[in-house]
Amino acid sequence: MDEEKRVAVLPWLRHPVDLTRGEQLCVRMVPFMDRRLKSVLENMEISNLFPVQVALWHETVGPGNFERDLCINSPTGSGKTLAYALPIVQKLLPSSTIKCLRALVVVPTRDLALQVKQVFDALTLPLGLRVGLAVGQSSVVDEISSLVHVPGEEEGPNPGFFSPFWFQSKVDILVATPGRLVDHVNMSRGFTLKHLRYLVVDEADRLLREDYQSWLPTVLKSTQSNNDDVTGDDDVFQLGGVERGSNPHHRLAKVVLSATLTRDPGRLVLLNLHHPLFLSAGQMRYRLPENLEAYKLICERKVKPLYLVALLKSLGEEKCVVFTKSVESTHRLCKLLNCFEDLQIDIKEYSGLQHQRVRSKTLNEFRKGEFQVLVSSDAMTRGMDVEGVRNVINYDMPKYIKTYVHRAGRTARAGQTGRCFTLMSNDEVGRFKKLMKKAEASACLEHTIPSCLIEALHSTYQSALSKLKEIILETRKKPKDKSCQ
Ligand SMILES: Nc1ncnc2c1ncn2[C@@H]1O[C@H](COP(=O)(O)OP(=O)(O)OP(=O)(O)O)[C@@H](O)[C@H]1O
Repeated sequence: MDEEKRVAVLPWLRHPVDLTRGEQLCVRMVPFMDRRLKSVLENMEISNLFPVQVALWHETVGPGNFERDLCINSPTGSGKTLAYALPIVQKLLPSSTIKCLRALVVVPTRDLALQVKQVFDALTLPLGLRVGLAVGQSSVVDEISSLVHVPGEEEGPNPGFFSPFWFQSKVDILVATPGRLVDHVNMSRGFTLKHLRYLVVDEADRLLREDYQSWLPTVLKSTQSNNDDVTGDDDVFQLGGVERGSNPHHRLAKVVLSATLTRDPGRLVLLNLHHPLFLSAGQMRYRLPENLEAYKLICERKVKPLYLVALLKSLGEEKCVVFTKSVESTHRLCKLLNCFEDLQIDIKEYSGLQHQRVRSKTLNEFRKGEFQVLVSSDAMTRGMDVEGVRNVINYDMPKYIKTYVHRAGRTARAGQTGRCFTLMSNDEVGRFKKLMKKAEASACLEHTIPSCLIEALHSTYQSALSKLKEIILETRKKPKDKSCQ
């Protein structure tokens, strides 16, 4: 059922703290912030905290002191990652020498996990805290040895002897995707969430929508022993000297975020939130970035590729993400664009159809500016932060406003300007108008392309189509590439 049609609203969602009234705050003025953290931020060239970061700081380190669980609905690119990373790092700073896993961040995709880890690394490396990654990039065994001291490694001069470090955590903070997290909870000896004090659920609506091996009940169950069992067998190697904060029965504090946070009581209740506080930018669930310019580009279906090519040409060297409706369309469109002979633009594909290694490589190259246009399907782009993306193009109009918000949000991030073009046929205009009404700040202008430019592209289009046909026939003759399963 469409979530927006539901009428029941949880009482605490009715009175949000309005983030749009908040101001930026100079880092030097942030109350209670450890001076080492201030200096790390200075080195990262961050001189002001964004409103969502100020508000979260207030509720976590400031007077709020993590006493309530927090749900945040704040636009794409508004700085949610740093908003939760800063208070966690500050709270974990007065750390003992013996490590244990005290903060867990769950995100839906590997590339996003890598991105979030990089933010934590930048903050924590100079401060002596360690951040781990559990995303299934390597085998469970290899991954666990990067997270926990396991017997067999670092044996020293007396191999076979008991080491006090066995099964001790190597990391203070873990960034994980849900499936691999559950693997570790269920299978990896020494991996424990018993000392967890902070749980962040980023891109929460996506993580709550899909079951991912029942990751949420598994995590909550594994952390419950935090409250009622501090002397269980598993703790035998970890208790001595481990800092659990002033209160050994510390409550697990939760921070739940999205640019399109679900209001569905059935889903939110799964989080078992403690006296939740809702922080939201504006009244509506969907809000577009302040400096986004939205355009519709009306054209007939059969000449859509021509309009896309003309548009890409007019955008010149600017970095651009093109969204299609499916992994198959992404693949086909990318191939077709690469068949246009005089289109001097480097274009690559990014979709769930590809192997993770290929996808991560493509993303890195895009980040470095090695090519300009990324053709993508939806699933993988949640939260993706690539500097310099000036344009988003919806080659296929999204079905839901939520999809539009996340796609458009790959540009106009951190207060920068950006444009989102949506290609549509005449019969889609009404539906698009309805869709956009669901979002705040969603004014949309029409963008036109002179018909002479389209006509001039017709013959190159025909040869591109023939070339594509040949490629398809060739690929059918070859055995299937197993790396793309
Ligand atoms: N205080 C700040 N000053 C300058 N830049 C910042 C600040 N906070 C965050 N940024 C930058 O803003 C960009 C967007 O931040 P982030 O990825 O956390 O956004 P987000 O709200 O999580 O977006 P999404 O909903 O798309 O995941 C990043 O490039 C980040 O480095």
